[in-house]
Amino acid sequence: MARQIQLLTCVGKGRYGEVWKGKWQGELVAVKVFASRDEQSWARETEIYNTVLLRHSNILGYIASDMTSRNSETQMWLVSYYHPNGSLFEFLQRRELDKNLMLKLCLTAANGIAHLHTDILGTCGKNAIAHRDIKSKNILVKDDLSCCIADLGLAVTHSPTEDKIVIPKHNHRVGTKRYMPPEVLEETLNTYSFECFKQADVYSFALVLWEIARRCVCGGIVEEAKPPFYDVVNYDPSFEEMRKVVAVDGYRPVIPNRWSSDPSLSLVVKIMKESWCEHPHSRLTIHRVKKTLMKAMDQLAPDV
Ligand SMILES: Cc1cccc(C2=C(c3ccc4ncccc4n3)CNN2)n1
Repeated sequence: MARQIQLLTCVGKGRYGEVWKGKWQGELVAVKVFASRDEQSWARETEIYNTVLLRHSNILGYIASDMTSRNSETQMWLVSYYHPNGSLFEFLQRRELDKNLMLKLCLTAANGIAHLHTDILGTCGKNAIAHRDIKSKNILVKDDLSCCIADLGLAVTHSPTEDKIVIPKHNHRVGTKRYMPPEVLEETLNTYSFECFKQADVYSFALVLWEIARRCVCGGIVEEAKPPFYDVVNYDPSFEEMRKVVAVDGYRPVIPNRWSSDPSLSLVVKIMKESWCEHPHSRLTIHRVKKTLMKAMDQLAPDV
């Protein structure tokens, strides 16, 4: 498999390794090349993608996994569809949004997370999956400007029948500090309750909603693309810095006044506030987030 792929250009670097634009049998593909120290993430993501029924329009389309030894080095690859728009993070840097596109990005990303969170019973069902690293860099924008969720290397699965939670072992990778909820920063998250992992995903997703809303032009005003907490922590914040801001001070991203005077944006604001609240059990479920976004889309007067 790997031998048939021609790597063209590197399109992204993460802690896990690199993402390359590649060509396979005349098709453009994305290839994630893992550093050998990250075999756990490679194995975990392979295991998750091999879960039946994980194929969904708002989950990154997986093609194959490959492990080859190349000049005595073990090379681990994951191959997926290639999305020229790149990540939501990059997309928001270069694009302003109208309300329709703003809601579409929010809703399709929520739909992908809802699919992960849902357990489908039955022989070829799927266990519920919590992502644990939701952020705008791990969401891709497809050609039709809908979102799909990527980076499942940290995911936690829950089997409802055995009520067993599978947490990747020795996986030193933890989520991205900037998007960590207070309970993770305080280390009070109850790892025996799968619900807690889903609630943590909803907190992180609320920050992504804030990033998207900033780029929505309304009343001729738009904010520039910024990561959450850009105003209070520096580029690569430490765990301690984030704990002080998020858990101790209870600080949350600023909501510009203009958002509250627009029907669509004020609905998204309501979702954010009820999703990034300090107490995990008070947060909305991703299913409720989805329903509210669908309502906002219906209420949006069709562009005449
Ligand atoms: C499972 C897998 C395979 C290949 C890439 C990825 C991945 C990403 C990815 C996927 C497709 C892309 N297409 C274009 C540009 C960047 C991309 N990044 C981002 N995080 N993980 N995941």
